[in-house]
Order: sequence, then structure tokens, then C-alpha cells
Amino acid sequence: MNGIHVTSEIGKLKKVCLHRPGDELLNLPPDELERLLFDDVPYLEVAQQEHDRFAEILREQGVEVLYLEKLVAEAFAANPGARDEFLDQYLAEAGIHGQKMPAIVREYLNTFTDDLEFVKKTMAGVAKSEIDMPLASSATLDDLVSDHSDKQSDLIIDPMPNLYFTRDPFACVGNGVNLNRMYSVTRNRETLYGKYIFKYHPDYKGTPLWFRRDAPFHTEGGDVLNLTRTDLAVGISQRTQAAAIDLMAQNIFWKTEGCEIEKIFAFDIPASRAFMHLDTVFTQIDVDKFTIHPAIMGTLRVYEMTKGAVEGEVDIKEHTDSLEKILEYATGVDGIKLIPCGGGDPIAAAREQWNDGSNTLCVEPGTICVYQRNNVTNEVLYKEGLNLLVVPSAELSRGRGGPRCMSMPFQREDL
Ligand SMILES: NC(=O)NCCC[C@H](N)C(=O)O
Repeated sequence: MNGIHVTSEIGKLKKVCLHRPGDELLNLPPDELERLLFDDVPYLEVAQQEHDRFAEILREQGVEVLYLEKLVAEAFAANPGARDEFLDQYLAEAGIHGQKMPAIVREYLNTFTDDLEFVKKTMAGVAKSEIDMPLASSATLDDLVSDHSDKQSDLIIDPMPNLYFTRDPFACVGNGVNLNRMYSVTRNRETLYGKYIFKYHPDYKGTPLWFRRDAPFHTEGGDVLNLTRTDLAVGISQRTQAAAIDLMAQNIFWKTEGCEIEKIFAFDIPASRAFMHLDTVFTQIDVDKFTIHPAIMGTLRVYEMTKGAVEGEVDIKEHTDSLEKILEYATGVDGIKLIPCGGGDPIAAAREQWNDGSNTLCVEPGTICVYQRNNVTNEVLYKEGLNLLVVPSAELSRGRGGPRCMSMPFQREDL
């Protein structure tokens, strides 16, 4: 079966999209980490080994692993002209300075004749040292001086170091996709790859879009949880604006066809880097179990959005029940259990949540990928009867994302 089909967080995973970390991590300037949303410089070779193990674990479970970079290359191969169209847009969004430089960079990128190498190069970024700078007499000062932030940079085009978090640039919902406008300039460029997959890839072209990258408000896939075929949870977070969820609801309820979502639950979580997305504090791991960071419990507000009676209207009501009760209502399952990250100890919870202890990828009900380093949380999950697939995480975790962040399910079996 081709196309997208995701109607839950836990139905048996059939196909998943990953990105193997590449040279983009070698172009991470240590003094630009904050702007590029990274917390450290990972050791690429080990990050790749860890990521390969993650992919192997998924294959051992019968999951077909797709790679983002390969899908984009296949989309180009299938459509003459798609690569040039992509390159125009990529260059326009790359933050290149100067009058001559865009043409020079275009020529340089076109020397990567193999589509896969070309795609990887666009992900890695371009350093000044890689190309012949224009002669001073034919260039403008802006061509010669590249200042991405407020300081001089050795890079003409920034890398996209967060690409291995395939969860965020787009989100599969039912048989369609939210193609996101992301919170930060640095990550928003990532959404171009999804655009070309859903426009041109033989297996995915024509996928309906419930959200578009030219939207005026930002949202990210880490905030989107498919609770059931008809119920979606979306975090209001640092990365997803309430207005973006309003727009999503309009599109899903009124402006597009084919989406089966009837209720959207908006979870208002604190807007901080530690919490970042809904899936950093809350993921489903079994039919009746979720992991949760205990720190959100006191402040969490949940709103339910449904299609209004009048064209274009969306009804909104706030839920005042406990989170367990709201989830029982949303999933139709009794006796929902919330398992706190760090076993409830506040120090372990904060430490392990920082390293994505609550960010699990469910492969089938009760079977989840977890980071090895979160041993307190993992012990609790183990005692709760979960089957843990343990992913090595010394280097991958430096990007502040766990197994759910590093994966975008394309197909799951229905529950
Ligand atoms: N869904 C997620 O929580 N993704 C993790 C994204 C981490 C990345 N460094 C970021 O700040 O966007």
C-alpha cells in the first residue's frame, strides 16, 4: 500500500520516515548553537551508529524504514524539472547575501549531479571555503561578507542540523499531512523537503494537506498526537500557536475534504525550551497508558474543538476534568494510566525529561522505543509491563529530541 495512513499513536507501525544525521552536524558552529536550536556539537560518527541501530531496531520489528533524503531524491528522479523548482525555492529561502552569490551557489550545487548527493548537500549547508568567491571587482560587499546573524560567518548557507527530528516539519494525520510552517527560521527550511515529497514522489504525490507551509502561524509535528481515527491532540506550546490550531481546525472541519478528524483537543503546555512540544512531555505507549512529565500536571488546560453548526464556525469548550478522564473521553478507553517520567522523583524527572524520557515511539501497543540513558524512567516502564526497545543515545540526545522526535510514521495499522 502506498500513501499516508496514520489513525493512532500506537497501531502497529508499518512504515516510518527517518533522516540519518549527515554532514549538517559537521557544519554546526559552536557559537551559533542557540540560533540553530542545538545544545551541543554531536560526534557525527557515533550519532550515525546510534541512528543506524535505531533503524535496525525498527526493521527487526517488521517496520519499513524510509529515509527523507532518499524520498526527495526519488521525487526529483520521477519528475523532470522538480529539482530545479526545488533549487529556486531553496536558494530563495537560504538567507544568501549578495547579488552574485545566489547564482554562484546554484552553479556549485548543480555540480552534485547525483540527486541523493545533491539533496544531502542542500541539507548540510555551504561553507565559504567550498566555492570560489567572486572577484572583488565584480562583486558587491554583500557578496563577500556573509553575516547570518549579527556576526561574520564561515558559512554561506546554514546547515539544517535538526533534520533527523523528522517528527516536526510535517505531521501525518489520517490519510493526509500537516505541512508545517515552523517556529524558527532555521527549521522552517526543512519543510521544503516534505513539500517536494507530497508534490512529486510517485508514492505520495496528491496527499491532502491539512496545513500549509505558507500559513501565517507556526505549528510543528511534535505537537500533534493522533489519539484515534477521529480525535487529534495538539499542543499549544513554544512551537505551536493557538492561532495555528484555529487554522488547522478550519481546514480540517471546513476547507478540505477527506479528513476524518471530528474533535481536536488543544493541550496548553508551558512555552519553554524544556517542554518545547507536546511530545516532549506526553506520549501514548499502550491502549490505556501514556508517559507524562509530572511538571505539566498542575498547569495543563485542555480545550475541545468541534465543527460548529454554521459554515466556518468551530465550537470550543474547556475541559475541567482530570487529564485521565479527558483521555478516557477522547480515546473511549476506561482506566487510563499516566506514568510519570523519572518515577515521580522531581530531580530524576527533570533530568530524564531533558533527555527525552517521555518521548517514546510506540511500535505496537505496549512496545516502545526509548533512549537508553533514561534508566529511572525505563525501569518504571519495564515494571509497568512495557516491552522496551532500547536505543543508544549518548550523541543523538544532544539535539534535544528522542525516539518519537526522530521518526515520522507514514503508515500504521488501524487499531
Ligand atoms: N518533537 C520534538 O520534540 N522534536 C525535538 C526537536 C529538537 C530540536 N533541536 C528543536 O529544537 O527543534
